[in-house]
Amino acid sequence: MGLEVPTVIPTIDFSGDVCDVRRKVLQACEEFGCFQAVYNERVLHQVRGELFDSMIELFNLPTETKVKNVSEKPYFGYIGKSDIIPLYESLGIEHAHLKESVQSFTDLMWPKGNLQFCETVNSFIKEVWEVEGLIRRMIMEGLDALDLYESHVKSSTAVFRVMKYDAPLPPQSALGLSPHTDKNFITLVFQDNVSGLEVLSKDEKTWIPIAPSPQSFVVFIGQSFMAWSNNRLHAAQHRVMMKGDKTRFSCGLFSTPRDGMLVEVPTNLVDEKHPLAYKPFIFLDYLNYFYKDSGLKDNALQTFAGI
Ligand SMILES: O=C(O)CCC(=O)C(=O)O
Ligand SMILES: [Fe+2]
Repeated sequence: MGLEVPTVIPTIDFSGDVCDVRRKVLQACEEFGCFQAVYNERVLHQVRGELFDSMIELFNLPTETKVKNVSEKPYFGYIGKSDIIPLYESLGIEHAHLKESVQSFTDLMWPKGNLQFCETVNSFIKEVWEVEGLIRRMIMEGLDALDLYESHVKSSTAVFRVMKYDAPLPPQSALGLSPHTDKNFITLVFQDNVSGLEVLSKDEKTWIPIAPSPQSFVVFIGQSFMAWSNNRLHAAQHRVMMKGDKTRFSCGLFSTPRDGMLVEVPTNLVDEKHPLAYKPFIFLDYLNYFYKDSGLKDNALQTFAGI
């Protein structure tokens, strides 16, 4: 009998018993580095629909407006139709949990104002940032590090990205987003109604598709959380492959270490079975290393901070 090959990622219903949910969340983050969360909450459900509607208006703005979304950090501002991933376009809001950040972004895109966009994005992020906190808390509690939760949250910020993928025109490649591992702590990805997201199994043999569903979103562990957990959590590679002829929209909230913050393994996560795997590192230094010096290598975290 061969080893069982996973063909789906775990689906966790958040309306279940809290201890049971916590156990499943931790297990999924250790074994897959990701899971599909069923979170059937009315407000989130409604505002999610409004958000996807307003994204169309945003992407319809002229390119010369969208390129004003700049950041000194790599991969934080506007990215449009590059040679490597020509189907992909995206914009980002830093410190997105602060209303003034969403307001500045809105003012930049619509100098005459767009109250509805601003309010929709703010309500969506408020809901999602709360859920991120809930999930982070569960994971930290599961790792017996709940006492560090408050300081962990204080040392992080929220980055929000909206993404659009054009359908490929044959013979154009179907690659929407190249395989990558997120660099931050935790990512919550919301897919509208077109599939394409795939995650690589831990044995790196199978790309597992993650179907969109209006009641659920996808949670990924990023490399900063994997490093912080001393490799107890897995950070999975994922990519977007476009099928069919429909444009795909998605968005993600990325909890990310604040500027200047050290990612450091807590002492109680180091023991004989788990010897210290990473030196403390500053997130932004790693980001710059990855995008500028490493040649975007998969093992960049290991060469940058690995022991
Ligand atoms: O569009 C998606 O579904 C995934 C996006 C993603 O993986 C990312 O932005 O890091
Ligand atoms: Fe990602």
